[in-house]
Amino acid sequence: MSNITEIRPNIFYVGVNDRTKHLFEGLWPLPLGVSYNSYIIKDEKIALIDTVDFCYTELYLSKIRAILGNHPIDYLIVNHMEPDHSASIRAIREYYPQVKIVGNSKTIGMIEGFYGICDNFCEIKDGDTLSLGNKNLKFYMTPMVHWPETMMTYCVEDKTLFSGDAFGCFGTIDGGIIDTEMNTERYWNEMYRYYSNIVGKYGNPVQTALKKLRGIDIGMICTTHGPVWQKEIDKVISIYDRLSRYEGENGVVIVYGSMYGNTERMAEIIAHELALKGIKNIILHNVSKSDMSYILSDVFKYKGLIIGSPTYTNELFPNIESFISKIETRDLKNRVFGYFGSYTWAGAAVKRLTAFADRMKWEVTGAPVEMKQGITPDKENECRALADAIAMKLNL
Ligand SMILES: Cc1cc2nc3c(=O)[nH]c(=O)nc-3n(C[C@H](O)[C@H](O)[C@H](O)COP(=O)(O)O)c2cc1C
Repeated sequence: MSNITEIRPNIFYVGVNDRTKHLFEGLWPLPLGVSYNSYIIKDEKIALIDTVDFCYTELYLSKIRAILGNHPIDYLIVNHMEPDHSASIRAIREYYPQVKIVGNSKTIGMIEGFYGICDNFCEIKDGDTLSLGNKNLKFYMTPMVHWPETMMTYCVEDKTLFSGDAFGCFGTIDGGIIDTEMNTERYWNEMYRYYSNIVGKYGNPVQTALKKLRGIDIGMICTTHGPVWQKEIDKVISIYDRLSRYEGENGVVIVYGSMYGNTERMAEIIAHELALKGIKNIILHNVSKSDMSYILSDVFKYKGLIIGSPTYTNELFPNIESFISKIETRDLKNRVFGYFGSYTWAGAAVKRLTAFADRMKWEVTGAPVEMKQGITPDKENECRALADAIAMKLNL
């Protein structure tokens, strides 16, 4: 019987699944769980690539032993230092005291800082190679995808790229490990959500990394989260390419806050009109109900964005304020943007959204609609006009 963990001749998967954690990074829900992937390359020398979250160290060590027996590990290659991948480094060093830790100067500084390990490093630079015997590894620095030390490791003979968090997604690996062994459908939205929430700010560094990878013949991508990509390599790279260029699909996300339904009424009128104008992908997110990670994911996915907010103590509705600050942090670009707001005695929401558009340097599409108290026929018409302008721009 073949060993499903041998994903390429002498390359083994030794990652683990986390179905326990509720929030990744204490922020992002994990309804489908998450995997922490690690790999072993067995050659004349043995290399372990990345490690796993602290909670799974015991299980991880048993998986390594199942493949290596008592054989030592020569190299631990550290592509990324975020603790969900680096937290088992100290345990690896304890079980395999002779292991050389391979990383760049930033990695090494972080290993000292996080884990107090100060010796037996092999420092590499962009383009350096390391021979394991028959297989050769080449290192590509990919800073800020999404930490400063991030790098990728390419196994030349196997055309296999160990990409760290890049091309990763939420979702455990339930059975098969390579995409050819599974139905990948459930991972695509989780890839959007992973990218937009965690990598989203770093569009330019992702583009730089993609350019660097362009000259490499990639037959397999081994990320640190989610399936190993083989069949879907083109799709995965094109999703990361599109998202990092902030290129949205045709569709509109309406993100609104509403306490008593008046602002929501405006959102519904706008959505109805967008549909009449032929927009098929329309998503309404009540910012008090939808989880922020799903809102951000949809906002990255679609080109149209309309924000609506009541005035709240002379400010934006608090959850809308929180939402726009996340958009600013991620420096989202290339949106067809419109907005609306409501008030009862002195409006501030629309003014604040105008200031937000200025800060983002976004062109505003359609006239912003500001409603006092309840909806009127005039305000209904203004909402429709806003929707028409957005639809026209998207349908150009
Ligand atoms: C706590 C609170 C603070 C508010 N602050 C303001 C305000 O500063 N200025 C104003 O004109 N209206 C203010 N309003 C009124 C709302 O902006 C207004 O009723 C709006 O239409 C509510 O929209 P909604 O029905 O979608 O929740 C406030 C309402 C609440 C509940």
